[in-house]
Amino acid sequence: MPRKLAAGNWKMHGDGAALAEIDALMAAHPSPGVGILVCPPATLIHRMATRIGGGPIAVGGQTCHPAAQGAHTGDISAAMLAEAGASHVIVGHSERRADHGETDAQVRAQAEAALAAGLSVIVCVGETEAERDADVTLEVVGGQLAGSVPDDARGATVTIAYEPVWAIGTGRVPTPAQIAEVHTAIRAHLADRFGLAGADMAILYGGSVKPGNAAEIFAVPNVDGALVGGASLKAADFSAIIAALEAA
Ligand SMILES: O=C[C@H](O)COP(=O)(O)O
Repeated sequence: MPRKLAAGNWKMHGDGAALAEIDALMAAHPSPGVGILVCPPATLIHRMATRIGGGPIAVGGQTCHPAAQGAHTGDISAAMLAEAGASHVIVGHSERRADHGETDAQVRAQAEAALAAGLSVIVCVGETEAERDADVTLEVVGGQLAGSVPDDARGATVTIAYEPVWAIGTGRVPTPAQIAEVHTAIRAHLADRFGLAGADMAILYGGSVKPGNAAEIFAVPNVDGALVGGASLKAADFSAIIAALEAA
């Protein structure tokens, strides 16, 4: 998959009828110039992957358990996601960190399990509004990277998503300068820790990305794509964001 990536996170949205959006997306992008990933609820992964077949869209999970199997009611392992047809999984999304108390150490264990199962991983980091107001954004994001990203991370299989919590689903977006500051710091952290592999890792921006602001966001240095929530639910909106990334 190309380094530039348009990833859609459907969160807890979507039923069988929503798979029609995937048909529309495939029709609009038969040979995309960037990677396209859709992460539906776990209930739709197998159906979506089957529908796409060998098509141009990858399918991913939204989280996974660190263990391969066991007495963990309600959880799903990375190998199960892979068997269902997923090639990717998101870990450490702020909604998982907030709703389920997931720590950096747990996120790292999830990422390690995913890599062991042959999945590519998107590790999410980002500060809360209170942390930005306290001017500790770079320290928070640096700590999350240090704690959440596995030591054997490689550019081909690990992607970072910077998602300021205060920008998710709010319509509020950081300025290009604010995005550039954090993405540049993330790139420096990755290059320092992983050398050439760190320089190769894609860094996505996430938080209220829409067709109307995508081009401006993709013009920011070290922004290699987007992790899109609400605007990934409708093929027309997600398609416009994909087109903006292709043009960037
Ligand atoms: O994973 C996606 C992000 O949380 C962004 O969501 P949003 O585009 O609805 O703000």
